[in-house]
Amino acid sequence: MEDYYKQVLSAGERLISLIALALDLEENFFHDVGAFNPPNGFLRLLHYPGELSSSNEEIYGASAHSDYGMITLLATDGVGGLQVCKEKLKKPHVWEDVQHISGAFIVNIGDMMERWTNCLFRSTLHRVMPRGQERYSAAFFLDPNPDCVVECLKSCCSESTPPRFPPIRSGEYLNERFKLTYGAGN
Ligand SMILES: O=C(O)CCC(=O)C(=O)O
Ligand SMILES: [Fe+2]
Repeated sequence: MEDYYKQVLSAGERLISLIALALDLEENFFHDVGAFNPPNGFLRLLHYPGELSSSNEEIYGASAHSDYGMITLLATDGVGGLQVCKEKLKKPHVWEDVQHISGAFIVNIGDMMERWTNCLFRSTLHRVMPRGQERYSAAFFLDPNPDCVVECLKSCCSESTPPRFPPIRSGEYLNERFKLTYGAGN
């Protein structure tokens, strides 16, 4: 597991460098603003039981949400159930199954990347629907270091598109989100 953590962290950091280049920034931009100083990765191992509830209610394996950080690298055992909504502002939500590609990660954009890019990169709204089959997944959340300030990138705002979010320290943002989700700070 320790090895997996190191490798997925390294893949995540490389992906973030590519995202920086795609945003017309220096390859090391996110390193230079302290996002990885030191890195703040969290690996969550998930098991969804196979039994379906006998009630008629729609029961979720994971209800609709977006992840909080920069990006999430998700590995699954290939059992379906993960769905994404590509236009989260449009209601009702339209959900699409995510196809499993053997040996590939599923990468979700997180909410702090959305804040950094002023919504140019939208965080991925996703959920897991039960399929009556046992399912395992490993989600690696790559969050900015708690001291890193997440503020609108210069390349993502202009006079006509001003910053939509004020600057915030990553740790403060994460605490707010955890409080809202679990009712307590960490
Ligand atoms: O198990 C999955 O495929 C997704 C898990 C997830 O979205 C999460 O833990 O945030
Ligand atoms: Fe998630």
